[in-house]
Amino acid sequence: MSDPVVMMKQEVGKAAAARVKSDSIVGLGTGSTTAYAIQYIGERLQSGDLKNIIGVTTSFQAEVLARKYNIPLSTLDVVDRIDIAIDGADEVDPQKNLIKGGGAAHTQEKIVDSLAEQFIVVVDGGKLVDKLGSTFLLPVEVIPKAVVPVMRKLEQLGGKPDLRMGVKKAGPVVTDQGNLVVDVKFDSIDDPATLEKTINNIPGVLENGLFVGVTDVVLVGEIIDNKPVVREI
Ligand SMILES: O=C(CO)[C@H](O)[C@H](O)COP(=O)(O)O
Repeated sequence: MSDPVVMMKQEVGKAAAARVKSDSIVGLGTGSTTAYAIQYIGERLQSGDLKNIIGVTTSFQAEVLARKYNIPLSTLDVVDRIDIAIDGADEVDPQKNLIKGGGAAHTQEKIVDSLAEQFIVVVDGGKLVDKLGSTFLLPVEVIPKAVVPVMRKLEQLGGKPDLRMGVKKAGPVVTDQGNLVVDVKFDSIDDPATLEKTINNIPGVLENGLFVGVTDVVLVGEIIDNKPVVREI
């Protein structure tokens, strides 16, 4: 029998892919849930249900997947708009503000997602929180030479910073831009909009994973009676 978590991610990915219309430019997010949306967009193209799509990717991972499923790609240098973007998240608050960056891709994700006319977030119910920072650390992408002073500044802001280390790789995680990621524990993020700007003002910080006021729709996958169900918030 299929893993219910996988089934739920497939359903929510499919529900997001179903919202993509022909003749549109689509932001393709990063992560295990969005991967299914990319797959289903590819399948809709293949079947002829969807026509004339151009994808703009948010990471190396998304680019590899889009090529695998034969989605034509372009870049922000060329396209003049993003009609719809689909992306995952690590936390979602009741105002639909997000923490992203679990895959260290939040910098490119924020560029593409915030340009989109419609930004759809795909998550499982466990990602919904009352307050951002409750369960997930806040990722901050930092230029390598600035890691130590940036970590000091993050401590002065009340955070507990930790350099993200690689898995099956000695040393730290290196982003698609060649930078490092500092994950920060904040006891409570009361004002995400201010914290987003304050952190981005630290010299050496490229971007942090707070996405404030960007999301239009959240599709939440849940398992009810052993079956995957998708609801919209
Ligand atoms: O922000 C991200 C990558 O930087 C991902 O969208 C986020 O980590 C969610 O991933 P998943 O769907 O695998 O839980």
